[in-house]
Amino acid sequence: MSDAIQVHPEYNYKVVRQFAVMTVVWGIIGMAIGVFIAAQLYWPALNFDTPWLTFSRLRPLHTNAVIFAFGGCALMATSFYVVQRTSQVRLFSDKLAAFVFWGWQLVIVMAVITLPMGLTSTKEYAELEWPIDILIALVWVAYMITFFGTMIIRKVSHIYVANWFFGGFILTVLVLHVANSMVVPVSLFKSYSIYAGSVDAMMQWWYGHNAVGFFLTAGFLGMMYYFVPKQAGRPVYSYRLSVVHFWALISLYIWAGPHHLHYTALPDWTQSLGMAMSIILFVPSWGGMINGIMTLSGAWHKLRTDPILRFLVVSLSFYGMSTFEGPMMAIKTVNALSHYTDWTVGHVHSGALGWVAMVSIGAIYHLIPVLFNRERMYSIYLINVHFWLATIGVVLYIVAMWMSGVLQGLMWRAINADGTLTYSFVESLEASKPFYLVRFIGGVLVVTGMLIMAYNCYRTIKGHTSREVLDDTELKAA
Ligand code: HEM
Ligand code: HEM
Ligand SMILES: [Cu+2]
Repeated sequence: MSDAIQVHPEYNYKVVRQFAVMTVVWGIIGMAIGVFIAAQLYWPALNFDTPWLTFSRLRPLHTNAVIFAFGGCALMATSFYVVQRTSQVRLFSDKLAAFVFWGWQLVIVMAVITLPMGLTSTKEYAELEWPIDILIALVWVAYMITFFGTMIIRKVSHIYVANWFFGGFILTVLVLHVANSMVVPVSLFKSYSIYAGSVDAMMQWWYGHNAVGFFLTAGFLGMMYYFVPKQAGRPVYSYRLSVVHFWALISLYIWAGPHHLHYTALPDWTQSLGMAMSIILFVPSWGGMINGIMTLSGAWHKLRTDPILRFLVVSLSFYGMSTFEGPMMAIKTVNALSHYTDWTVGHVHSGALGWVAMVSIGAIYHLIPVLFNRERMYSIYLINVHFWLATIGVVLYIVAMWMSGVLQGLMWRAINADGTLTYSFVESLEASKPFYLVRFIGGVLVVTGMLIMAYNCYRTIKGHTSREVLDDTELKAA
């Protein structure tokens, strides 16, 4: 049954609505920038000889916009929603929640301005300069107080597992952000890291890897543990497994960072430790993925008619795929081939587009009608169209990058009998070119799907309902 007919006047849905709408807006902007830089790799002239349109400046804008603006808004919308619903109380403070929303939008706008200007700390996924970093820390503390404050005043004694994941993500991201952003400022937008040499590299990838583990994984697992059971109308397959999953995941992720620094100046034992921890990480990752997918036991037939559930289940399949691929790439001998190649970019997007974006899209389609008190989304048919555009787009993207990546790795290491290199670097670039076109096409499909989503959300919010004919199961799913 749709949640829309129940009324919960005691909850703060305003901030959830704001974040949900901005998820769609930033999703379109961030992914459109992704398509643009993908086009630049195929048609380099698209930088128009303008510094702020160069690939090097727009690429961090893409990563910041998709991870922190799109992903961040999705996480904040769903965590504020889930913590209220499962605690049966209104958010701890409406004012703090509003500060989190406006503060976070300000951070994003500052990123949109400073990154194209070339102002960067150069730390990957932490490019923003120190004044913005301070603002991020303030907003994050407010987020933490609002979230945990709500948990503390909860009216049910049990803490639902989704909140454990959201809580773990919020707490860890604060620690990561503060530790990694320690710098000595020399002017308003220029600073130097307080860490030096390989310690600096280790700090950056301790941060970078755990940004993946906690921002792009633990938080979205919280989303998964609420919205998959809700949409499937079934309890979590194994609640016990979900708790084991939580503790195993957070205690392993934190050690795996060195797999980003194989064959570098980092001490060898650190690299081996990172590799070992990454391989073990496969176990809790798949435990969680299986737990999510098995939640559909007895509800598999719903996949035929419910495209929202399809988004959620396909996202879990991509989660499973990327967490199989990751441990494999963490093995030093495999990494010797994959590192520096498009294989990494393919892995990134099977996690980021296949898992993170798909689970967020599913959750937002579930949320919009509830938040705006509508019976269902304007058009279920359009959700279905979006589903196929997104799925085909992601598959084109990652398959192209796998082929390009392995080809690059093999061409770079090929040597002739006399020990000279078989191929020049430019030859490997030429070999990659067709795959960049395929990736671009995949990206266009994904963004088209997002535009359809925006239209569907707009019509839903306006209170319109399409005249498409739905059968019983479809109506129930909606
Ligand atoms: C239409 C969808 C998208 C397109 C076309 C796209 C395209 C691109 C391109 C062309 C790059 C640069 C690759 C390179 O440096 O060679 C990139 C990097 C990246 N993108 Fe996307 N992207 C999309 C969606 C997303 C989403 C939704 C996320 C995250 C939630 C994401 C996260 C990243 C990350 C983390 C990198 C850096 C990868 C690395 O350093 O290995 N992208 N993307
Ligand atoms: C068990 C889980 C995972 C493991 C062990 C793992 C491991 C790895 C490894 C070995 C690399 C390549 C490092 C290199 O050669 O530079 C990598 C890159 C990356 N992975 Fe994963 N991965 C996992 C899951 C994920 C997921 C689910 C996502 C996204 C949601 C993700 C996002 C990324 C990103 C963004 C990078 C690129 C970092 C960069 O160089 O910019 N990973 N991962
Ligand atoms: Cu990593």
